[in-house]
Amino acid sequence: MDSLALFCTGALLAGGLYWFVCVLGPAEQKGKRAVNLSGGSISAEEVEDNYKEYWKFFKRPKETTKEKVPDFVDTFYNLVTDIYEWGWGQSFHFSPSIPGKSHRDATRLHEEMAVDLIDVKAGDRILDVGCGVGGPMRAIAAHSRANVVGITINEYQVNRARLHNKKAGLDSLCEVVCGNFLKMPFEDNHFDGAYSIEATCHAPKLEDVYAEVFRVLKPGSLYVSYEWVTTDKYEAENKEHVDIIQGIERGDALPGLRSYAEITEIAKRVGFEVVKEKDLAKPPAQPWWTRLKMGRFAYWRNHILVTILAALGIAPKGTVGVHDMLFKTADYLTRGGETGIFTPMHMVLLRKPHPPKSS
Ligand SMILES: C=C(CC[C@@H](C)[C@H]1CC[C@H]2C3=CC[C@H]4[C@H](C)[C@@H](O)CC[C@]4(C)[C@H]3CC[C@]12C)C(C)C
Ligand SMILES: C[S@@+](CC[C@H](N)C(=O)[O-])C[C@H]1O[C@@H](n2cnc3c(N)ncnc32)[C@H](O)[C@@H]1O
Repeated sequence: MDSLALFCTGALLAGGLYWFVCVLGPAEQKGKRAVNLSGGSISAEEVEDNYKEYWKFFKRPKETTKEKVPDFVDTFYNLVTDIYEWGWGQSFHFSPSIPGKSHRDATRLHEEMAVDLIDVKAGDRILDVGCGVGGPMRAIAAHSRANVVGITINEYQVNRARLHNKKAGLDSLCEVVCGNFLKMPFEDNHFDGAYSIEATCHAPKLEDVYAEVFRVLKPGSLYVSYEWVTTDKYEAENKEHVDIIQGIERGDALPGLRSYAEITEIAKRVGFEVVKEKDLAKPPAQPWWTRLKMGRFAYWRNHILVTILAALGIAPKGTVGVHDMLFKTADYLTRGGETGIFTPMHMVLLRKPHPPKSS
């Protein structure tokens, strides 16, 4: 039995190593190897500095940090992008579990729902606000045949997304731009629709990103967002609740989670008409956090693997700290889901109204 356990562990480590080197490894980025798990755009030594900087951010008073949030988020994604891709896949978000379906299918269906909601047709031009390495973008382009333009602040993600688009044969439909969604490099009234999947939670002020989406959308078109929020079960005086929410904010580079009720208020303030809102995590939806819980064995395997790679000098030393942080974050997120005080899928469907006709 012992030798069987040893064999299984060895096989899993070998499998992990194969995935690490062969799947992430060949992606040469600007002359640096992505396999260093540093985001490829920074050197091995910089990983540790970035990691220290990342934690310092939370010690600064909130008023002094607003302007620095996009840089801090960029640093965060330099640190985690490879680990996310390695351990979760190309879509960096949650979705409700669907009995009898794989995580991959559940993820795709959650993404397709977004584009179905904004009612686009083949050939339309739509915007992906905070596109990551483009998992949702590719599913959405394949499903709708719309032209998708994604924007992300992180240059390494841009390179990864372009590489994946090409490999999937979807580069004629999918375009990726490096930029800040708080100040987008697009003209007014440019897009036929827009969506954001678990990305706008990184904005220090939701008004700012919603106002930008409003500006670039054509009048009459729709925007859907999956927002990370605290629910009405969250009690600010409850120590455990505060601990969970702060744990989620620290481990996911969030400048402060908003409440469920705030989202549509903000949307209306910038001029949107609210078409629909729903917490997609509410029953009968199956828990989104079971995938995090089920991954526990894999996390330990990954921890061992990352430790070995760092000891061998293949991955930078800071990687172990980053992985450890994510391990803890998975626990805070699970507790957020189980207590019901947090949801990563508050869906809001918004319309940019036509301007009133002047008489
Ligand atoms: C929307 C955001 C990201 C959400 C999720 C995609 C990620 C949140 C926590 C991440 C993970 C936690 C544990 C990691 C594990 C220790 C490692 O071995 C493999 C990768 C993880 C499973 C990783 C994967 C992505 C997450 C689930 C935020 C940032 C707004
Ligand atoms: C959790 S990931 C989600 C990515 C993608 N929507 C998905 O589901 O796979 C959040 C994304 O938002 C992007 N982002 C955060 N703040 C940003 C900003 N100010 N400007 C542009 N992109 C930003 C990150 O770079 C990252 O790509």
